[in-house]
Amino acid sequence: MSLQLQMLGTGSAFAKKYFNNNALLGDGSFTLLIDCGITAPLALHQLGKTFNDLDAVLITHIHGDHVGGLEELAFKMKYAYRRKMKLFIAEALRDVLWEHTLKGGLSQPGEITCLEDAFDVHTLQPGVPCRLSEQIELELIPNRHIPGKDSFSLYINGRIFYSADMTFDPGLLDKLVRERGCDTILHEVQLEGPGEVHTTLSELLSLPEPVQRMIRLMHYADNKDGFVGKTGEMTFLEQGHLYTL
Ligand SMILES: O=c1ccn([C@@H]2O[C@@H]3COP(=O)(O)O[C@H]3[C@H]2O)c(=O)[nH]1
Ligand SMILES: [Zn+2]
Ligand SMILES: [Zn+2]
Repeated sequence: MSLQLQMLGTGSAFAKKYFNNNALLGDGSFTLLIDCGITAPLALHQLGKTFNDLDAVLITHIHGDHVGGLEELAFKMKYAYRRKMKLFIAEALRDVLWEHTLKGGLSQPGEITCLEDAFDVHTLQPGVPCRLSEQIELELIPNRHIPGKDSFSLYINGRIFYSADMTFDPGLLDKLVRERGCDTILHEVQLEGPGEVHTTLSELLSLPEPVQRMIRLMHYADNKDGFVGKTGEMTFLEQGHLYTL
């Protein structure tokens, strides 16, 4: 069964040419939004969609380009569409998301006093595959992004790896390809500079060519066009384009 992917945005956190790196993943009858950053509401609008077209949202980690649009999502769902959005999130992130990201704007005495008042919350445990829909099964994989902050990549239907934000982990990629049947890798890339909290292009270029051929690059800076043709066997995901995975 194939899935449909449409990147709301393919940009790095502070990109201005691209929206935040947030993704629509669909199986024909269910649409998941992977991360909901500051620009997600506008990006969705420009695709002619609304939050009401979504069935669920999943959060990979707590950075503004991945959660900054959740307040608008929650208020729109509550006051415009009169329903709660299903929220998939790692158990380790749920309290952080409410207490340190959403509570200030969303809380209203008597109306919204906890995350569950704003979302239909489904917590996930890393390493435990969870069936999100008829055709989408997804597993959280803890990754290394910011020291001391929880962050997760996704492994979807036993074949698609979605990095979210992470530093280079060649051992993980090798294991997924060799032992778990991974054939598609959607991977963030920092095009230049040392990889302190992200994966650099030069690090990804060190991977074997057969693995590179599985990689589509995302979460990139505004100067991406200058790197077209310089990414080995890897290619860039384009914002707004429709892909079948
Ligand atoms: O130790 C740090 C922490 C953060 N940052 C920047 O803040 C951004 C937050 O979103 P992001 O994770 O997409 O990218 C991060 C980087 O651009 C950094 O350069 N070094
Ligand atoms: Zn990011
Ligand atoms: Zn991040």
